[in-house]
Parts: sequence; structure tokens; C-alpha cells
Amino acid sequence: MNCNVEQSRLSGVITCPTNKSYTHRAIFLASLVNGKSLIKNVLRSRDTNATIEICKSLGAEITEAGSNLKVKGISKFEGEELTVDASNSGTTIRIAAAIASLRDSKTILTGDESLRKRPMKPLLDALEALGAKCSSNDGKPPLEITGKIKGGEISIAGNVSSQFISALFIASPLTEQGATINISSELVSKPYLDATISTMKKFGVDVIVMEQYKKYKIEPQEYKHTTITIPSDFSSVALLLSAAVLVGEELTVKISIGDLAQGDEAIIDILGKLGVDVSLNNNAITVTTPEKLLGGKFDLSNTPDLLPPLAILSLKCGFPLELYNVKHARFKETDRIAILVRELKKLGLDIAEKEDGMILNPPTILKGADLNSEDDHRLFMAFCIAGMYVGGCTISDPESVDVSYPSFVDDMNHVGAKITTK
Ligand SMILES: O=C(O)C1=C[C@@H](OP(=O)(O)O)[C@@H](O)[C@H](O)C1
Ligand SMILES: C=C(OP(=O)(O)O)C(=O)O
Repeated sequence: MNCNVEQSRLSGVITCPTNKSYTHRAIFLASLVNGKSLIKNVLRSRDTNATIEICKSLGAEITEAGSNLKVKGISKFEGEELTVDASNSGTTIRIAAAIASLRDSKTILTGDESLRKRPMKPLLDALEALGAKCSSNDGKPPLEITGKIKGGEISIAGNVSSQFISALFIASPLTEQGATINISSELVSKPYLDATISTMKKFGVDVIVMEQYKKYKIEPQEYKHTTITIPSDFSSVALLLSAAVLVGEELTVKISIGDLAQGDEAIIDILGKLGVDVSLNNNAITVTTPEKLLGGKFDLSNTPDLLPPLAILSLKCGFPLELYNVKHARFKETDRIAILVRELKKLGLDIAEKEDGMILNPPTILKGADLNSEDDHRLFMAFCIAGMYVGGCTISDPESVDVSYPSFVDDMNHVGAKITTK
């Protein structure tokens, strides 16, 4: 499917959906508790539904109560050979693979076409070093994993995805010996590992930091039942604020924040550096935007999901915008660097692609175009917002938004967007 996007001006209030990363973590961790937990303000989306279904297959009992989930954890990690489907979700397959290695029978983990292209090898090697048997399609899903991991000391590279390390952390307390994990190269997406540690803490498990982002120790421990509330998702906030900057008139983004930190909160600081005045009052964010944004150089190593919303802001920049240190964006649902460069050029932008990012020069003439989002939710949303600024665009694959923000098109149209699906 495609949709048409015409020039639009947005005004009104949008409530941002809740956080995908914390929803995944809370469901997985609650599934590892010998007891009942309550997760409030859960994000329901294609990715988080995949996590729910996998946890149920592994033996957790999960029931819905409005926007909350009640989870009774897995009572035994035994049973028959199992096949599970992580759909489009990297977070799901990586954490589920580590949990599968706690079972003494085989688990086959697969996913959609995009997920079957995503790297898994560093995680599989680490699980083997801890005692599992793993096979894969040349380091990619489908995966076959047979446990049980016993624990021990291992090393894993940190430069492809932090999710491998989050996955190992989550499984480690339930091993016989616990684990000492050495991160052997520069860690990307660091705040997501911190998110894993803080969610584990909420479920009563301690991670010992021996050297931050380099060496951690996790003793054998039990997860404890709890109640946890999921905050708004700052990756989605970033997209909504990029819409506010490009096409907002009086647009307010409503959020809820708790005590669970998110790397993508950096969007507020970055917008400030671009010349946008951002205010937060009573959980409502509004922006005041200059005629032309300032441009600048931004290191996105810790915040790869900010790449699409920031790249489209170059449409309104008076100076070059350089986004760097984000090579790991090439290993997401798509190669986001290559596709952003290829598609945004169609709008008239002059962009230099770099191995680890891109330099977007200020536009001279912009024109509408047919943009292919390659079924990547964050690219679809970013291209839609760009389309509202430029006008006369079609964007492919609107159904991709189910992955993280199912009501995106409806929410946008509700505040004045001219997005029609055909
Ligand atoms: O652990 C998580 O919840 C995530 C970690 C990040 O991935 P990488 O660590 O692969 O960069 C991020 O891009 C992804 O959207 C969610
Ligand atoms: C990369 C993403 O998620 P995942 O790795 O879980 O597929 C994302 O949501 O942008």
C-alpha cells in the first residue's frame, strides 16, 4: 500500500504512545518471575505483541486489563521443541534467544523477511561460550538454540547492537554460575543497556558494574514480582517534535515521564542546539521554531533511532547538518543510512553518504516525490512528516507503523495532516 501526503499545518494535541523498549523488557522480565507482576501503560504494537506471544509460548500467563498486562511468570524451563516468531522485532528475537538458552530443549526462533537479515552471530557465539548449542542461517535467523547455559565469563563485541548484551544480562541471573560479561569493543546504543539494568533492578535483580560499558558481573539471583509503569516513548516523541518543528502551528505533544531514563530524551537538547525553543510544562511539550534551523554536527552513537527524525529536519536547515557515529543504523529494520540518503535526495536535498552517517546540505529547491520506506516504521513516519512539509508526496508501506506507533496516521490526521491511504 501507499499513501498520499499533501502540505499540511498541524495544530492541537497529540498524546505520545508509550515506550517500546521498556514494554519489551517489562514483559520478558515479568515472564521470568516466579509470581505475578503488573505492567501499566503497555505499548500494544506489532513488536510488543510478538514479545507477548513468545513469552506465552515459553509458558508465561499473560492477561490484558485495559492498557495494563498481568503476567504470571514461567514456572519451568523444560518441555518440548518449540518454534516462535519474533515478527519484525530485533529486541524480541535477541532477548528471546537468550531466554531460550535457559531451556533444556530446542527452541527455533524466526521472524519476517527484514528480521531474517539482521545480525545475531555475536550473541550466538556468547551463548555457546556459556554452554548452549546454537545454529543459524549464516549468523542470521532462523535460529536453533538448545540450552541450558550454565554461566561463566565471556567476551562479546559491542559495536553492532547493544541488544546482544541486554539479552545476555537478562538471562544471566537464572544461570547456575551467573556470568561475567566483558564488552570487547566500543559499545553502541549505551542508554539501552542502562535501560535493561534499571528494569532488572525494578524486578529485584542487581547487576554489578565492574567497569562501565566494559565489564559487568551478574550473580545467580531470582527475579521478584513487581508493578511497573511504562513511560512515553522518546523515539516517538522525537518524530512528533520533528513534525512540530517542520509543520506545527500550535502543536502540543503530551507525554508521561517516570523514573526510567531514555537516551532519546537527547532530542530536547539537540533541538535546542538547532535553534528550536522547546518547553515542557505539565507533561506537555511545545516548540517555537526559527525560520531556518542552525544545522550542526551530532553524534548519534547512543541514539540511533533519532537518525530518521533528525535527517528530515535538514529540510528546514540554513546550514549543513551532519549526523555521525551511527553505523549501527545500517543493521536495523533496513539500512537506514542508505535509504534515508537515497529517498531524501528525491526531495531535492544534497546529501553526502558516509559509512557512519550523512551530511545533509541546506536545500535550495524542494519537490514532491514518491518515497519508498521499505516497510520500515521509522522511515515511513519520517517520510510522512517530510511529505507534509514539501507536499505532493507518496510514501510506501503505511502499515509498517503497527510496529511502534499503530495510531500514527490517525493521530496526525486528527491534528490537521493531509495523509490519505489508497
Ligand atoms: O534494546 C532496545 O530496546 C533497542 C536498542 C537499540 O538497538 P541497537 O542496540 O541494536 O542499536 C535501538 O535502536 C532499538 O530501537 C531498541
Ligand atoms: C531498531 C528498532 O527496533 P528493533 O531493533 O527492536 O527491531 C526500532 O524500533 O527502530
